[in-house]
Amino acid sequence: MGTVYEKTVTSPVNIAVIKYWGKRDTNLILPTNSSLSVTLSQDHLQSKTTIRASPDFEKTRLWLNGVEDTAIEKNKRLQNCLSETRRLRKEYEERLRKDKNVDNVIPLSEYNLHICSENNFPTAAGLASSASGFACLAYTLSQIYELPISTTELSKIARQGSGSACRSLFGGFVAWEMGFQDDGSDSQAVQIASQDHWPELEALICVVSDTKKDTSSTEGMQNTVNTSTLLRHRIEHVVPLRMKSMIKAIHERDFQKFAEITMQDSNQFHALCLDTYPPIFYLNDVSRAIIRVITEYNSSNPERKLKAAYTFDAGPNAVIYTTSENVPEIINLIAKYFPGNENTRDYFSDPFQLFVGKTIGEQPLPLGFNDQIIPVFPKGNVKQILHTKVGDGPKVVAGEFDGLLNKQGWPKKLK
Ligand SMILES: Nc1ncnc2c1ncn2[C@@H]1O[C@H](COP(=O)(O)OP(=O)(O)OP(=O)(O)O)[C@@H](O)[C@H]1O
Ligand SMILES: C[C@@](O)(CCOP(=O)(O)OP(=O)(O)O)CC(=O)O
Repeated sequence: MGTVYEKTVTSPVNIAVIKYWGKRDTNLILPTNSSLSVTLSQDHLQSKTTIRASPDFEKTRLWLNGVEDTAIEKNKRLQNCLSETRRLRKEYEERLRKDKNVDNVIPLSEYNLHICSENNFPTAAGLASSASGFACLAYTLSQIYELPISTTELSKIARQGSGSACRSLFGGFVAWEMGFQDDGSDSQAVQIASQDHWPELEALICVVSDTKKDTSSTEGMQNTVNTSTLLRHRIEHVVPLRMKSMIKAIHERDFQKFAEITMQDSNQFHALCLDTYPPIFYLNDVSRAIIRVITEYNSSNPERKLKAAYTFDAGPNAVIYTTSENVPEIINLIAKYFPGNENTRDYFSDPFQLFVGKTIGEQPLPLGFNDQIIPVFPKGNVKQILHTKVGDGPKVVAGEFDGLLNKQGWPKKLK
């Protein structure tokens, strides 16, 4: 067998602390406001994508989580990412041939692709799979095509798969600058600080059980654009100031400011949903009870300091940002009020060994915490608590056998 043109990449999930909600161009995916997110560690949540290019493939195919997507021709977002990267590859091949006089350029831009991707977290959990998935797709394409472009340039391609995906191309703390050009040439992701910048910052994801959400982000945000009067105020007066304050808070590792803006921005995003006509509800009773627990935790501690910040995307799951020293207390609080079903390991796997020999949910509550604030919920209302940290951007997987395609270029695992 000749040379195999194949690359495998893993990519992270990101959770915004200043939310993207609204497009000014739905085709190019240009947002109505800038946003900012934290990239989460790939040790716990990641997408993995293998792409092979071969003259022997009859057509370009995509398998997602072991199932072939047989309608990729109709998937405009995917097609935009494929055609943009292919166009850049073609330009690159021509440059090599003409300017550099290289005559054995491999015409990868003409080959069909086999794309195989998996998310290591339940897609049904609503954990922003499109962000890590499209970031992974764009990054793998750039690797296989050896595109001579920067990560920020590449973010403009990932953006066309799913807006929030552009932020998953960097680790650490990432801004998506909304840009002002109609062609999207300045709507891009930039890194604000690297993943090592604030090692104490950690995240807890509370997976709240839910039937499938009825309004996707894509549809929901356009309903908001079309009907909400609050959105204009947010775009013009709120987000520009918050972006500046948030970037400063991150640079200074100022958790007070970081937490305040994070919670206020999550609240405003859900206020926008309520201001949409007809309204959209993403939070449920469990989400609201988590907000009450975190609010009590922040207001009852003797130092009167914000020790945790909740944020919610287009679903009921809570993400709680906090600093290392508070993590055990918060996990214990969540486990007390929202106990899991019988299988403890599925509920909380304790990746950092914080509760060795101790039972979560049964440790003493923090000093001053009013334990009557909410009732204890029946088991299973929080399905899982994931404890994770800030992480890095997409990574190329080196091992020849770690890819998702077999020797012949077909998925190793199918459902
Ligand atoms: N690993 C992947 N590779 C390529 N595309 C993916 C991958 N994972 C998810 N996607 C794409 O993202 C879509 C799911 O996006 P959707 O926005 O519905 O869910 P979500 O990202 O989990 O939620 P939200 O964006 O509302 O927070 C899938 O149908 C698929 O097209
Ligand atoms: C609430 C959010 O998570 C919305 C994410 O929306 P998507 O990026 O999923 O939307 P599309 O661009 O239509 O694919 C907030 C955020 O991540 O900033």
